[in-house]
Amino acid sequence: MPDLPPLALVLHGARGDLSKRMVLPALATLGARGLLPERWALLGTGRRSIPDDEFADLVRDALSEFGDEEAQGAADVLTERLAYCQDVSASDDDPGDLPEALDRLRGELGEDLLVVHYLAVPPESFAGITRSLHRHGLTDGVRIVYEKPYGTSPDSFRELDALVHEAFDEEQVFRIDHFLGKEATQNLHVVRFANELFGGAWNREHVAQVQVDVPETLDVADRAEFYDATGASLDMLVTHLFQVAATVAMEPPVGLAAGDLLAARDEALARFRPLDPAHDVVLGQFEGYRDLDDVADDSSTDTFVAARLWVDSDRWRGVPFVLRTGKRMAASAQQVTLLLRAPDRMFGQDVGPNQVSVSLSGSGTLRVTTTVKRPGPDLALDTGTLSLPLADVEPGRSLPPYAGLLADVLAGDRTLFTSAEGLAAAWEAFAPLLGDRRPDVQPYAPGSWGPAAADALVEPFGWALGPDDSDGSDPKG
Ligand SMILES: NC(=O)C1=CN([C@@H]2O[C@H](COP(=O)(O)OP(=O)(O)OC[C@H]3O[C@@H](n4cnc5c(N)ncnc54)[C@H](OP(=O)(O)O)[C@@H]3O)[C@@H](O)[C@H]2O)C=CC1
Ligand SMILES: O=C1O[C@H](COP(=O)(O)O)[C@@H](O)[C@H](O)[C@H]1O
Repeated sequence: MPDLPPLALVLHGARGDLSKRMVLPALATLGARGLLPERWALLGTGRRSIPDDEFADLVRDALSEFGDEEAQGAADVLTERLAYCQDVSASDDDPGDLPEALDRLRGELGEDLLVVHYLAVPPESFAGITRSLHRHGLTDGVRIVYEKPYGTSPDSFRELDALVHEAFDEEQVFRIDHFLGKEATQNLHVVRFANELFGGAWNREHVAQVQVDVPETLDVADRAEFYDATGASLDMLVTHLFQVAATVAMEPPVGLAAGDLLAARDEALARFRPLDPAHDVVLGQFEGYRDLDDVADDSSTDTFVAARLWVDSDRWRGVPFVLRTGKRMAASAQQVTLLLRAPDRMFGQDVGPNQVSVSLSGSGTLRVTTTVKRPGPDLALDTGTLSLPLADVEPGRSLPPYAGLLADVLAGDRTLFTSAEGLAAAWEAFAPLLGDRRPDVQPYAPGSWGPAAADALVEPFGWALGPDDSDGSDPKG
């Protein structure tokens, strides 16, 4: 990328799960594909200092455990120039060795050094690090990436955002939601706005129900402490599933400039009706969850959530958006399905599902399922599916979401990030699920599809995903 200035990527929480699984492999992928600036350095931070060579070993280990072949091949690109610094928020008066390290890099790499702070730390550390960067004069001209969840309630979201805006201009802030960076999520609007076959049907006249379904076979044992304090509805619903639902629900953007898509998505979020926990939400917890280390014996944390969401716009009035996700479920898949209106019966026979679906897993797949005539002499009805794996489109190789979003941070493109306005609207729609209106958590068997009560939310159609629809990959396994 010839136009990029030299870069210092400061990875706060560099020894954590997210850094090792996602951020370091994503950086390596960018390195392998020549998408990092020619001159750059990686600075890790944490509350306990470690020597630079131990950090280099950690980076190599993370790539061999979590990186693909391409990322593993780029280990030297990451370890060539790295250092480990103390957590900048460890003391009120002393920022530690980070400012010095940055000054040194300015001397070595160029005065036009772009500093990107990536906060791969628990949400409760966001405020402290933000405050410290501000207090120690480390905010000018930098970019800062916040992981999700950005706030854990409407109030904590507002407090965090006020603090962030004291320290940074909005243009410096990149709130990541990696589902927005998935190749197939981006195709939701490309396909829709480019092709009237889809675009023309994208409304309540033709769509009877929308499902955003992300079951996971994944366990939470290796991050139980974090998970028990968070739960499925904070970890996935108010974040990824809301953003994907807004991507489906949005109106055509006024233009195709960077900010236009973001504005259209935010407007859709603003149309989300606050959830009705009594009628529209089912929470679940898999049996055996409370036996995990670091999980309270009487934990009421939800490991499953299904919610029927209503979007109060002319386009979607009366069309339920049903969102579901959970851990230890029967299958792993990430699917958006538009269930199309169709007659119940034709020629005296039942009409099967007619739907457009997009699998968000991996490189993504677009599918159209339609009623067809079964080949043969009789006028018998059947169902057929056209399937387009997006990896079949040249050049076939996409960027994994974290790599794509990091490339956007370096380029200063905020299209696929969330905004304060959008998140405020998401929190407003989610708020009824907090506090005393929260429904009881129902047990479900590991390896099942969650509590049976969730099936009522998709009546009369049933779930589009079934036992045969697992994408076959445990996304993190
Ligand atoms: N893990 C995942 O799959 C995903 C995680 N996320 C988000 O990423 C963030 C991190 O999660 P995860 O990696 O799982 O959590 P971990 O607990 O595994 O890692 C967090 C790291 O942050 C370090 N840390 C804590 N406080 C500070 C601080 N003040 N300054 C610098 N480092 C600090 C800790 O290590 P040390 O002891 O070295 O300080 C630890 O290494 C969370 O916000 C989470 O919601 C988002 C999507 C997926
Ligand atoms: O952010 C999160 O996302 C993952 C699912 O992401 P993907 O990489 O498989 O698309 C989820 O497992 C995790 O709980 C959540 O924190």
